[in-house]
Amino acid sequence: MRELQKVIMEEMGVKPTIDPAEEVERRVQFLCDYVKATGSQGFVLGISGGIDSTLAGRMAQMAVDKLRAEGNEADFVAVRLPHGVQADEADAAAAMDWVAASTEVTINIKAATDGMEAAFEEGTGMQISDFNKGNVKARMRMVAQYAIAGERNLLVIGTDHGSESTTGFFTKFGDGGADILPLFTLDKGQNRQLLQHLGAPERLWAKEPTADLLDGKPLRSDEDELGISYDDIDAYLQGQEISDEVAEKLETKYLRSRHKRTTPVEIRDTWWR
Ligand SMILES: Nc1ncnc2c1ncn2[C@@H]1O[C@H](COP(=O)(O)OP(=O)(O)OC[C@H]2O[C@@H]([n+]3cccc(C(=O)O)c3)[C@H](O)[C@@H]2O)[C@@H](O)[C@H]1O
Ligand SMILES: Nc1ncnc2c1ncn2[C@@H]1O[C@H](COP(=O)(O)OP(=O)(O)OP(=O)(O)O)[C@@H](O)[C@H]1O
Ligand SMILES: [Mg+2]
Repeated sequence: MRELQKVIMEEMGVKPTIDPAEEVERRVQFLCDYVKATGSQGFVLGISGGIDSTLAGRMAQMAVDKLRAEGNEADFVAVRLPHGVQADEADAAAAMDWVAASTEVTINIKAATDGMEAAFEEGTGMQISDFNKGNVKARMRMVAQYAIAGERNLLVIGTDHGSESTTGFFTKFGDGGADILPLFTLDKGQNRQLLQHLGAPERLWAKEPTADLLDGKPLRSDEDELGISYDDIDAYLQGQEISDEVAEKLETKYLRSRHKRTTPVEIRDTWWR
């Protein structure tokens, strides 16, 4: 096995095979235990219609149901965060239905994002690129979720997991900004597997992953942007051999995104040297 593969596998903790029922139970329990330990009152999470937020959202509601059954006060706020009207609006609606959150909210991030774009252009005299604006959208979603968390004493759920963390395929302090990560140590295929196990409709578990951040390319697939398939990433994280060319591409992305998987670098840190 490649030397770096061993390091990455250890960091991501993805198992080659999982027992879906056990994984769901363990993660729901983790959510319950952390709420109790912190004295918070539940969770908030953006529901996009994609695989990760559908799974994390369903598990959050399962945790809240369990907490309530044990006599605790708890709530899960599932929040739609469209930028205008989503191209996959129907998937987001289907995900909200299936997640069946105790509280549902919609905050449209278009006005805030456009406001930041206009202020940026006025202040700097520069145009913001579509790519950079995409990261602003992801950060606006983070701002909206923390505003809800702050008002209601909730924790912000993040959906980061092995297959996205490895390549740094998330916006730093955007979707990467969260309090608790119930999907960590799973890979993309396993997220799909857990959704199927929980009985999600096929349109939700079979959906093509998309960050959907670009005005110019709505629903651009993650695999198109990454240039690596999730099957290859998952195989690598499970200790299988993939082509050297793909492994090198993945490892380059891993090394370049180290700063996203740690707290901000300070004077005593040596990992970057
Ligand atoms: N070495 C270093 N040490 C410390 N900080 C460093 C750094 N290099 C860059 N930085 C900082 O990091 C910033 C770049 O990071 P970041 O702002 O995240 O931007 P970046 O990594 O360039 O872009 C985010 C990527 O994640 C993808 N994404 C985002 C959101 C959701 C999803 C999804 O799957 O749904 C995917 C998105 O499509 C894009 O490919 C720089 O502007 C700089 O401030
Ligand atoms: N349009 C959106 N509405 C609400 N939340 C969103 C939206 N887009 C992204 N998010 C939030 O950002 C997180 C990261 O997006 P990401 O695309 O990685 O996950 P996903 O959409 O849930 O699943 P997939 O990777 O399969 O598309 C989501 O899990 C969700 O919490
Ligand atoms: Mg998505």
